[in-house]
Amino acid sequence: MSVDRYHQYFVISWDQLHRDVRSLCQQLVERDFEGIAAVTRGGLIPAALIARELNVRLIDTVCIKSYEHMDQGGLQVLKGIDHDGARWLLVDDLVDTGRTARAVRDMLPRAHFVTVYAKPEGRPLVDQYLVEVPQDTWIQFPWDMGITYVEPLVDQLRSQQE
Ligand SMILES: O=P(O)(O)OC[C@H]1O[C@H](OP(=O)(O)OP(=O)(O)O)[C@H](O)[C@@H]1O
Ligand SMILES: Nc1nc2[nH]cnc2c(=O)[nH]1
Ligand SMILES: [Mg+2]
Repeated sequence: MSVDRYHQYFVISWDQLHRDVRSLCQQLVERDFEGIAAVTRGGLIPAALIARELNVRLIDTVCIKSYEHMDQGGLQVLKGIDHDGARWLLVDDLVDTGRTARAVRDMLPRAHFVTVYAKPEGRPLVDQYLVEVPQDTWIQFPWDMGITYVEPLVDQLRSQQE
């Protein structure tokens, strides 16, 4: 891992992500949202799944660039939204240090802000989340992974011995 503060991985499959988002929706289904704002890019897929469960058709984006893989750089807002978020659901995949969350909260102070995963530092900045993940853990999302061939153990052992 390239950054000192991450010491383990939490790997999430497409199936797990879908189940987690559906569980989060159980806590949102009785609320009435005018629209959903996704924090790009990580919030886009959870936002699409939530929109389907809650039957919301009005979707907007807040476009932010912050991390280059595990390295957090300066936060750049590429596109905002011109209202305060009243009766809107704001969605991101995760909150980690909370820097991104703080920026989007300032832009949409009245939105109901949810993430699927939350680490302790950023957790107080969201209204709701589903799964808590330790601060030293890097969450590996399915869109950043691929299925690859794994050598049988006997062959791995043989090549180590050669
Ligand atoms: O709480 P923080 O420390 O600010 O980190 C959380 C943010 O980091 C990731 O986005 P990233 O900047 O990697 O961009 P992406 O969504 O385009 O992948 C994630 O999707 C959150 O938006
Ligand atoms: N994929 C991913 N992006 C992040 N951005 C900030 N923290 C994380 C994390 O744990 N996983
Ligand atoms: Mg993001």
